Amino acid sequence: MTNEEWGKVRNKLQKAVGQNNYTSWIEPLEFAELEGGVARFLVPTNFLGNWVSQNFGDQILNHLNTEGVKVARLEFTVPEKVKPRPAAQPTEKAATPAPSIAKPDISDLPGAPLDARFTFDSFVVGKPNELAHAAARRVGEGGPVTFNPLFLYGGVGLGKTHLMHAIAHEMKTRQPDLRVVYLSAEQFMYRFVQAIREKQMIDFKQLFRSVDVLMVDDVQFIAGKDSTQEEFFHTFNALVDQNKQIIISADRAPGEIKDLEDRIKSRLQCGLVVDLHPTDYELRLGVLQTKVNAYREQYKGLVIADGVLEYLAHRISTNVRVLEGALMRLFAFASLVGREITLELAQDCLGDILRASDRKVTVEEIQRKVSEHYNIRLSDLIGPKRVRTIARPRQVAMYLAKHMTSRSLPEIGRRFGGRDHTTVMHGVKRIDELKGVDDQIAEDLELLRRALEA
Ligand SMILES: Nc1ncnc2c1ncn2[C@@H]1O[C@H](COP(=O)(O)OP(=O)(O)OP(=O)(O)O)[C@@H](O)[C@H]1O
Repeated sequence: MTNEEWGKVRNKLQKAVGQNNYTSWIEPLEFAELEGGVARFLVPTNFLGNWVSQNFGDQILNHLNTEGVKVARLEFTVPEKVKPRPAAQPTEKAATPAPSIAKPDISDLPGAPLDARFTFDSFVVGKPNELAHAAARRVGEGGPVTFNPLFLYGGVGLGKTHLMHAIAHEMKTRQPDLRVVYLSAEQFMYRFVQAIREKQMIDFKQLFRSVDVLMVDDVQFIAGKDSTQEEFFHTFNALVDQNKQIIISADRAPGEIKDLEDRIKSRLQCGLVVDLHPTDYELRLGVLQTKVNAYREQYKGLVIADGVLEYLAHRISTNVRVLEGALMRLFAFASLVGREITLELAQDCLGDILRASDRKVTVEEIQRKVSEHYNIRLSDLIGPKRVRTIARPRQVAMYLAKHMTSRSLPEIGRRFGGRDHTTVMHGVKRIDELKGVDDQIAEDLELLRRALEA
């Protein structure tokens, strides 16, 4: 295979898997050779190779063969020269010559306290967060720094902070001497401003550059804050140069954070960018079941009727924080009144949360967002045109209307230019099928859902 052929396949993959997946997984692949039907690629880490093989292997093979390149199998290897050097053992660390400036006392480290409850054990893994969880686990194991930074992003209350704390706990358990610092971007700024005010900038720099692992939560906060960004950039570079692990979280992908300098955006994209997707029903149910088990000790003897957890997982479709809050309130209430937790009790006690979850988007909002997203006219989306470039977005809008509003199919049909409910049903079914096989559609749905829920 020529590099040109591989280039073509890459372009096709970019469209098929979406930009984020492409940047994280496909772009780092370097085609090495094709021999005996085996295409070999060089990858920066085994983790990346395994992930690509499991998640994108079939697609890569299909595209190669469609391009006329006869490949039966893919192989991913880490080239000798870029193999990350093994992590220094604690004993080796002690033996390395002291840096020119002595490391500040660990008690001076500028981090925020960690929440003891946020561990990997208490994190429920499901389809929407499995990649973020796998990456976090990998980083938590310590050892060679394979991707830097690890950038976690996703909507409110989906577990970014939980995962960061879990990484910190895990690292500290494995290597108690590791200087792990977790703080929010706001605290970073506060520290920075304080250092300027008290003319302690040298101490500030020294402190942040002396950590082994730096975790900064909600980095979108520093957008638009020029000097904080500048300092963050220097800290970031200094740590990456020393091969120290950095973990960052934000509410959106690096490229989508407004008022963040381009050089910082591109730095943040250099490692592994992973996305925590909105929860699905199974994950919500899993979280509820785990929490119920955790509450058993505290609320001995409390009985939950069948179907209550399923009802909550179905009705409360916002973030995990809201879900947790609802369950906690339900338990507290039931134990106060000494009653079994039934569906009626849940409805009585959680009326406001259930109503807030009900207050979903309108069909009109969905139509507007979908036409903006696909760059087509609203009148076309609703109108009679049947060309694919309009019909597909229309089906996407119908699908979202079905899943994000409580409107019936005939009502949705009426709002789409008086269409019949069977047309809506067909559209919804088609998108349901496509989202499993077409990554672009899946990504579009994800983005739109997020934009509508924001
Ligand atoms: N997969 C999960 N399993 C168990 N608990 C979870 C999971 N996801 C989130 N939670 C819980 O939900 C709550 C909110 O999570 P967290 O604070 O990590 O969200 P976040 O993504 O950092 O949100 P924010 O954007 O508000 O900072 C926490 O109590 C956390 O333990």
